[in-house]
Amino acid sequence: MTPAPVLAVRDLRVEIGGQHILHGVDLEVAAVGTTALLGRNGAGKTTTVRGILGLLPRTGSVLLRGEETTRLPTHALVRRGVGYVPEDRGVFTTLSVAENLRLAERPGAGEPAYDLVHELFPELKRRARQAAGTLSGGQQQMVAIARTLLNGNQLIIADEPTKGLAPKVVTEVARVLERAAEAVPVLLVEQNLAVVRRLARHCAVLADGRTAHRGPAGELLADSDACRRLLGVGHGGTGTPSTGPAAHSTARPATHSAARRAAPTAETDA
Ligand SMILES: Nc1ncnc2c1ncn2[C@@H]1O[C@H](COP(=O)(O)OP(=O)(O)OP(=O)(O)O)[C@@H](O)[C@H]1O
Repeated sequence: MTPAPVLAVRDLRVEIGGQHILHGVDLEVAAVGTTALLGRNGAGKTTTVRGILGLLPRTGSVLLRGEETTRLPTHALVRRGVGYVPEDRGVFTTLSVAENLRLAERPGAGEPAYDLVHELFPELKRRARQAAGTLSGGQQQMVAIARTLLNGNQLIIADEPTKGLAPKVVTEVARVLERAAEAVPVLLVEQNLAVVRRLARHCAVLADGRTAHRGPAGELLADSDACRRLLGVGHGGTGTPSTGPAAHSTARPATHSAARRAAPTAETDA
């Protein structure tokens, strides 16, 4: 029997500045392994993550292991075991690796799981005293993911962890995520379809602020028509979804849009 999903999102809606950004997002995060959240640029992936975390006002239902969380503030959701790896990693560059991890320890979450972290990422133990800012992009991502593993979380949400990374580092980060997902289920927002192919069993695809498709990731990536229609790429191999109409048709602060359009995409194998 398939275990119940760790997270079930129903009819999630978000409005920002009077503008409807999400119009009904439905998705489930499997209790085991990685579930990918896909969609063209501007489809609403980051807004969905921020809505789930309660960082934006939202309506609908977000069940964490069956418990409704939409009335909880973000800190309460975090205490219930949701770890977040933000798009920019949020690593403190002037602090050492060990200090970054120590800052992530959560009172009341039990003994921090350094054994797990060091088993999964022995490199972080070796580099404990190194300033995080001197680590490679992949190693910094390791720190960001390790922080979410310290506190016995039930779910990790990672927002575009391979964005802007060199191909070799993308492979390294994919390996890191693969290992993390052995311990904790992961909701992965990802544009690099080679990474999705390697890591995700299930996926949900957003288009224009709502769920356009849900199902096994492998099936979607094997269907070039569906990939073209839903993600704007001609095949499900190593492409990166194109900018969809939503990114052009909705207003957003110029700097935000420009930064996103300028962001490098990683069309590399994982
Ligand atoms: N603060 C904001 N104010 C106004 N519009 C916003 C804001 N944040 C996001 N949007 C709009 O909401 C839509 C969804 O944005 P979101 O960042 O969630 O998409 P995304 O799928 O994560 O895109 P990307 O792949 O480029 O990161 C876009 O059209 C965007 O312009």
